[in-house]
Amino acid sequence: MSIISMIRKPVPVPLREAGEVEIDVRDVTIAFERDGGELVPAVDRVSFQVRRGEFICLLGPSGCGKSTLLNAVAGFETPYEGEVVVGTKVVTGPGPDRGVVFQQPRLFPWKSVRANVAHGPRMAGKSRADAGAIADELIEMVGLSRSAKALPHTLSGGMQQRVAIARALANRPNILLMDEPFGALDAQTRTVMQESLLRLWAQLDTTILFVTHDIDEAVLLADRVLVMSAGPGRIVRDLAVDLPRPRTIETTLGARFQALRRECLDLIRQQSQKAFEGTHDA
Ligand SMILES: Nc1ncnc2c1ncn2[C@@H]1O[C@H](COP(=O)(O)OP(=O)(O)OP(=O)(O)O)[C@@H](O)[C@H]1O
Repeated sequence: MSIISMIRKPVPVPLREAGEVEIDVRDVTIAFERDGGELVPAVDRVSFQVRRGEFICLLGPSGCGKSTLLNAVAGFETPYEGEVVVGTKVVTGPGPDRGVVFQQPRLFPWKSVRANVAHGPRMAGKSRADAGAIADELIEMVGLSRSAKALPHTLSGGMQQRVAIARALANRPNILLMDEPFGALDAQTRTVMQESLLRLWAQLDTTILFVTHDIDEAVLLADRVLVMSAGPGRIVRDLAVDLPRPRTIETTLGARFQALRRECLDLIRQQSQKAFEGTHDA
């Protein structure tokens, strides 16, 4: 049986009341063509919902399809089967309601911090003054007011990534999609960035979908951790993180954090073992 005929039709999900569920991933399969033309699923019949204001982490081993799934919500990838609904609309492409932050900051190197952040609002038709005011507010929120006039290459990696977050927030998106945004940073900077993202999120009340393969990061940040299987990715556990907020790095020392971390670790281990057995010669 071919992979294509194995992929089921999506199960219809009734439309929910507007304002409740912000992201609705409905039985999504995403497949890529391999050499020889065979379609191979990277993500297999994944369904989950994210409520407005939630912080959700997608956690899974390398290659399980986390970025592919995030890209489908961003509108960069089209599901082979199923659909992604944001608000009340089926996603057919990128939109200003979803800001995206990647592992690399991808700033305009010739523009100042302020101009980088103001770029989105300018493109959306805001006056220079209004776009500048939006940029100033966000730059202050990410703690970079003193570097507003600097060019990106003069900033550290962590500072550049804070600019990228401010830029992604500049069009006032309801949703922030973050693909391993702190993956390229050193451990200390990463901790500072995690705490500062939590503070920013509490201020803005934005819905966040955050991809990581770092268990501690997922448990520290998320309201729910969606643990994915090794490729093709499926969700094997929707784990509620019942740790009180505000959370800081101190949170990671507590017994409840360690128990949740352990649960994720066991799941990831099982998945990695299955993946290894699936590719290992007998
Ligand atoms: N554009 C593409 N063309 C072909 N295959 C792709 C494409 N994008 C992703 N894939 C494949 O889909 C699978 C999932 O990739 P994806 O990048 O989503 O995984 P991931 O979980 O985000 O991995 P990592 O943590 O290493 O970034 C991989 O096997 C990858 O090779």
